[in-house]
Amino acid sequence: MRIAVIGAGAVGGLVAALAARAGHEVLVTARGEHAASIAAAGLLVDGGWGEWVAAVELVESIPNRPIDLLILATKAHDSAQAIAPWATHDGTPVLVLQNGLGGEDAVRDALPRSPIAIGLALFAVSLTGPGHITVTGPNGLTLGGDSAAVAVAEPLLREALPADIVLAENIRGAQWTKLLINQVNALPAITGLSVQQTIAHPGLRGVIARAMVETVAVGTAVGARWGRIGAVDAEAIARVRAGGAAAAAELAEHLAAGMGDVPNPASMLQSIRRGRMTEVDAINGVVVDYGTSLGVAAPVNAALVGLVRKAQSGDPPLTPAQALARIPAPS
Ligand SMILES: NC(=O)C1=CN([C@@H]2O[C@H](COP(=O)(O)OP(=O)(O)OC[C@H]3O[C@@H](n4cnc5c(N)ncnc54)[C@H](OP(=O)(O)O)[C@@H]3O)[C@@H](O)[C@H]2O)C=CC1
Ligand SMILES: CC(C)(CO)C(=O)C(=O)O
Repeated sequence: MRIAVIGAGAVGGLVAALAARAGHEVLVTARGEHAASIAAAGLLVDGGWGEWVAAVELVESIPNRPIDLLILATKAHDSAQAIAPWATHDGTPVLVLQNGLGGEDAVRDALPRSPIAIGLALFAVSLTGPGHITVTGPNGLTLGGDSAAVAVAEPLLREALPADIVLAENIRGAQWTKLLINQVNALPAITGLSVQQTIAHPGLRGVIARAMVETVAVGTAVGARWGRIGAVDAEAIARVRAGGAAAAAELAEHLAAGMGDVPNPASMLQSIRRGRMTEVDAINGVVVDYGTSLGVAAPVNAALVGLVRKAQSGDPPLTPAQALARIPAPS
């Protein structure tokens, strides 16, 4: 199979390297020092799924060759710019590997004839340095979307990823559940701590729990049909609806346990460390925006958006006490 990975950072680079290890022809796009390193020495992967160097082809201009699958793995806000040059491949199946709710919209605009699959990764992976990717949490992936794209992406993912691939009939509902899980992302970006450290801290865990309760309230008001991601299913969501922050705190502890012992910065702290824009608007901001339009308050998510934006603009990490002082207390 010939695959092109658009935005071969942590997630895209890992999937590119796994596909190359499985014997596929892999083309990638990347930028700056990372792109130069891939061109010179390929992709070095280490961590939970073993260590290997994958030879992939760095593309400078969009190839004329037919491609079996395009994989979009940029951050959500980079999608439109990254996918636009691939319009000549309209009709080719696309797999979008992103958090947030609307990653597929940019693909539908640029490649209207392409079927689109969506992959929601529960694995955790870091771009440790240029050309260097480390798997810190070797977990699975949930896949759904247009059947013609799933039919191409599923066999590749099952062959290449040493983890569970779960098919979701209702991928939009699964995206909402992933949005709930991604409530763990903002505090590491604000404090510089790992996901496991923030969830181990009682005060910070309480903030994550209240951000989760808001997400469940907003998602429920929107009519989200929560899909299963890992151990988080509709029953877990119902427990959060019934039990509030205490039930959400238990869920957060369960998620931290599933991430294992290797500190997971999550994708948002990685963006801060590399001086990049974060996805806070596509994650916490979406909860605030839907909440505002439906009259559901989301003050914790709003505060997290403000604090991540400050971190993004260069403010130093906050201590847990400083962060807690800036986030509305439970009423
Ligand atoms: N990392 C993780 O553990 C997980 C991440 N995710 C999700 O996966 C998605 C990707 O995240 P992640 O891999 O961490 O992010 P990264 O920033 O590591 O990777 C994205 C890559 O795309 C590159 N890029 C952006 N725009 C372009 C462009 N126009 N042309 C070429 N390359 C481009 C970026 O370059 P540059 O650095 O120069 O901006 C970067 O190398 C996100 O939605 C994230 O939330 C989901 C689960 C786990
Ligand atoms: C599941 C998790 C938290 C894995 O790190 C993730 O989705 C992310 O980092 O964005």
